[in-house]
This record gives sequence, C-alpha cells and structure tokens, in this order.
Amino acid sequence: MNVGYLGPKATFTELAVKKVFSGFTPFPFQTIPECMDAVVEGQVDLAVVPLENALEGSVNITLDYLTHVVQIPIVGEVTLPIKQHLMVHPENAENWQQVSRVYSHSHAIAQCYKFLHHHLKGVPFESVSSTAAAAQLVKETPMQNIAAIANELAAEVYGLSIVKRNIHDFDHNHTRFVILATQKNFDFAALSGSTHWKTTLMVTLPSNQAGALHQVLSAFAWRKLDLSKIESRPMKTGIGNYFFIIDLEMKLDDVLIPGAIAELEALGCGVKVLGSYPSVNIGLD
Ligand SMILES: O=C(O)C(=O)C[C@]1(C(=O)O)C=C[C@@H](O)C=C1
Repeated sequence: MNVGYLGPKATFTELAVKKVFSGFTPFPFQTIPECMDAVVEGQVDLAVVPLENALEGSVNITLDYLTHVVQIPIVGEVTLPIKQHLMVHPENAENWQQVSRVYSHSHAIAQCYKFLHHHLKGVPFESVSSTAAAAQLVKETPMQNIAAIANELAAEVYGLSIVKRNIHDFDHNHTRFVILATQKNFDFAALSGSTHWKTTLMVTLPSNQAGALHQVLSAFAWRKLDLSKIESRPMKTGIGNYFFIIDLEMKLDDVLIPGAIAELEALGCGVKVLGSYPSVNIGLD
C-alpha cells in the first residue's frame, strides 16, 4: 500500500507516517488538498494529513477540504508530540540572531510566537507549505541569512544547524493527524493495536431556530455520550452560517450514536458521519 502525506521529506506529517506505517510506500505531496485529491483519484491508498494542534487549534484547510470538497472517510488518527527548533544554513550559524526572515508552516510559526517576539523581535516571518519546505528553502539559499522552524529530522535531511532547540511556547505541544482512505479493507485497529475509538460528526443546524445548539447537545448529554471536541466552521454561504464538527469518544455503535443522529435529524439538523476510527497517541508526555 502507498501513503500520501504532506511533504517534502521530514515534515511532522512524515514522522506520523513513519510511526504507524512501516513497510508502506510514502508519497510526498506539496499541499494538504493534493494529498486528499490523490486518495480520491486512486493515486495513493491512504493519506495522512494534520487536523489539529494543541496550541493552535484546527488545521482549517484540512477541515474545510474534508467537509466542503472531498468525501473521504477518516479511518484512523495518530497524535504525536511536536518539538520545534530554529535552524539556519551552517554558514550562518554564528550570525543567527541577525536573520532577515523566518520561514515555516503557519501553524509552526504560531506555536513559537512568544519565542519569535522575544528573541527575534521585528524579524518578519513568512509561511510556506510545510516546516520541511521551509528547511529546504534555507538549504537552497545559503547566501541569505534566513531561518526555518522545523523538526530535528529536517535539520538532518537538509543539512542545517539547529541554533535554538524547543522554541515552541508551551511544553505540551502535540498534533493530531488523520488517516483518510476510501478502501473498505484498510483496518487501522489491526495495524495499530488501538482499542480506543472516536467518531466525528458534521452537524448543520436548522436555520434561525432559537436553542437549536442546546437541543443538539442534549441529544448527546442524556445518552451520556462523551464529546471531546465541538467546533464551528463557516458554511461559506454567508455571514453567521456555521456548521459544527463534533468528536465523540466512542466507536459508531448500533444504538446510542444512531439514536442521537435520528434525534438531531428530527430536530431539522443535517448530520454526516465523517468517520469512526481507532486513535493512537505516540510518545505523549
Ligand atoms: O509542516 C509540517 O511539518 C506539517 O506536517 C504540518 C503541521 C501542521 O499543519 O500543523 C504539522 C504539525 C505541526 O503542528 C506543524 C505543522
């Protein structure tokens, strides 16, 4: 089987792939939508993309593409610790405090905001498609004193010098990556050994109905269904039009979740199951 991921080599997404898919063939893509399109078009069997970071929240492009553009079920989830380092070309290691610009993925820049504010005040930062793409850019531009925020593997792969380690602003930094697949025969529970399951729902509310969200939450509450996340995202149909992404801490069963869905539909809500999938946490502190 081959696995598409947000590349190039040495992104955090590749680290997630390496942790759970030994023996699979990895295929890097430049952007998250390209990874997802590759699954739809059958170019790869699976895709691994970042969904949520503990410091910065959802990766909106993943959520939006998954809810508005492609119809691919979530078949697994991997959560990894994220350690961000500041790196420069070895020729510029002595002068890193004079860097003229810092490059990284927008989420990585946001995870290091305090560091950038205190240690590189006034230095502009620029987001690129991934942390590894930033490291690659720094490698290819030795004549400019620029820095990347990326992981240790990226420093190794692109031959960069780490000049400040662990620059993320909070210790408990981790990111959730989801595995997407259209194939019915992919069994992440067997592959990962995980017995912890989650179910993700997309819920649209009936328009202009006071108390609708309260009623939605009640349908889960009286069944004692444990919600670990509820987030609103724009429907993209006009100001004030939102849908909700709801994560439940259980596998899609025959009774409780279908009962809650039926109750929501009776209230006039639209409900779509985005996936029911095993979840693994790797090396979390
Ligand atoms: O740029 C990378 O290395 C990625 O894998 C993307 C990504 C993200 O989208 O959040 C993944 C983990 C980190 O939170 C920072 C960046």
